Amino acid sequence: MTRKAAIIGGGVIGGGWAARFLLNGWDVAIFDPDPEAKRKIGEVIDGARRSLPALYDRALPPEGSLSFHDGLDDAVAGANWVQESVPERLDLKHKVLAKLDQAAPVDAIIGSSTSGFKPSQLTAQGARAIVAHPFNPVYLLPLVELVGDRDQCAKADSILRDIGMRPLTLRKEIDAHIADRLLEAVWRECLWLVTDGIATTEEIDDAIRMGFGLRWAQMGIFETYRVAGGEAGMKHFMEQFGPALSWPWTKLMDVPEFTPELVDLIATQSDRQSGQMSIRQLERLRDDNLVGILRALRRNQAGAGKVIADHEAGFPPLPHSDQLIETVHRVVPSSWTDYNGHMNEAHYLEIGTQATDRMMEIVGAGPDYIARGKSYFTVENHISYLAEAKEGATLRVTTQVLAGEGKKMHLFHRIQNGETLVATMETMLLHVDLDSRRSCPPEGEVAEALAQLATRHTALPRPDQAGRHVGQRA
Ligand SMILES: NC(=O)C1=CN([C@@H]2O[C@H](COP(=O)(O)OP(=O)(O)OC[C@H]3O[C@@H](n4cnc5c(N)ncnc54)[C@H](O)[C@@H]3O)[C@@H](O)[C@H]2O)C=CC1
Ligand SMILES: C[N+](C)(C)CC(=O)CC(=O)[O-]
Repeated sequence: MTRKAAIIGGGVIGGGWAARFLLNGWDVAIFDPDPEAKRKIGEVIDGARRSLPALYDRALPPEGSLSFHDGLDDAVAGANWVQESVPERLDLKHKVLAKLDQAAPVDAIIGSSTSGFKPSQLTAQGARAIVAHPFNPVYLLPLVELVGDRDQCAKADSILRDIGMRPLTLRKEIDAHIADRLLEAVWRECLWLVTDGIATTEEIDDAIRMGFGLRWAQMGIFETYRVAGGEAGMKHFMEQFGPALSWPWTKLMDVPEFTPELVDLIATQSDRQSGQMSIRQLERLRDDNLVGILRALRRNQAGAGKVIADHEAGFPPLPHSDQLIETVHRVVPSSWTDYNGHMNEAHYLEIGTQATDRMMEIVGAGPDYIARGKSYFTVENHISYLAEAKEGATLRVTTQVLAGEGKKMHLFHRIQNGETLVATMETMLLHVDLDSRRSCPPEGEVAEALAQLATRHTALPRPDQAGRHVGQRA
């Protein structure tokens, strides 16, 4: 089914929304009067293309189509989702939302990216809209705060989960929703620390990134403080640090005056800190680091990492084709490439291992079977590197069972980029009892499923590379 998102205002946030929808298979139509919009959005989408697929072990759906429009009416025609991301001015939001209300299909969700306005303010002149407040970069960070009409928010929740996001619906509307209230409090305190000459912008950033910032990504604040209470837990933590809340640790109630001197001071310090890098270079660095953090969180099914794992679990099953089984379909992330500008040899093993894991699931030796105490161990791998694979290439692995009798599972993985065979990996596995750590025959159902596949696959031509040793010519 084709789904279309209309993005009204394609700056930092609108560009991020466009990338999030597009890379999840939606058609995206953009209206932004800025003559530079196409170039700027193109750069944001390029950044998303090199980072978002790296979060997944499976390929995202094929990209939708991207179009730019001279008028708002044209952009929203036939849209299922309309996202307003114009500058944060209430008069402008009212003007744009009134037009959207008229032009958008009646069943389209109209979301506003507003960081601070409440839905009652946005809809005060009669236009329909909910708040759908995302976080920068929208294509990588899952959180979206939803505020407004319950039914619309529920519908929005389901759509946003489908594009890999984590909607958080607010119980009540409030200025600046939840997250920006927290950010504002920290931001205000940071400005005081600079104004009062206590710390520079860089020292404050170090105070965050070398310490509590690392904890917040995985545990938030309450869980972090629970752990900080030691064995006595949260209650002890509250008793110990509660009194400090009324000591003069913060100046949160006051805002430092934004004098030209303060603005200059902060801008100069910030230039000294990061001015040697362009914004695009900083974005690239930020995205690479976010991918690394999110991948680590995903391994432990923690926080935003679980959102990604859950999203991927909903992808449609891989098709069986060529009589062989498609075991992997994924994009080469930039983090897999090396100093030679192509996929590093170690990741051929990684992709082959993913194919083996998938084959174990297919024969019934997946996570449940392993939890019962049986599994397969790899005893030998042979990889033949046949062609280069570059960042962004979509690789497809098909697996042939060469033998599957007794304790042995003998597999042959073909790793292809389109029609090009980029590598093969031959793998021998032995079935083991995880208690005794000794090999043993698989349980009946696994043995049978494997034997059936082996019978089907040994009727197919045996791969040329099977049984190769190092140094043998192709
Ligand atoms: N920048 C951030 O970190 C975040 C911003 N937001 C919210 O997103 C919204 C947009 O902010 P940014 O993307 O940062 O601003 P921006 O200044 O980067 O982009 C705004 C875009 O809107 C376009 N525009 C202006 N008038 C328009 C109109 N009448 N119709 C269509 N397009 C129009 C401009 O040409 C510009 O490209 C604001 O409501 C902001 O509060 C939300 C989350 C984070
Ligand atoms: C600064 N800001 C208020 C626009 C920030 C946000 O709204 C969310 C974010 O991405 O930090």
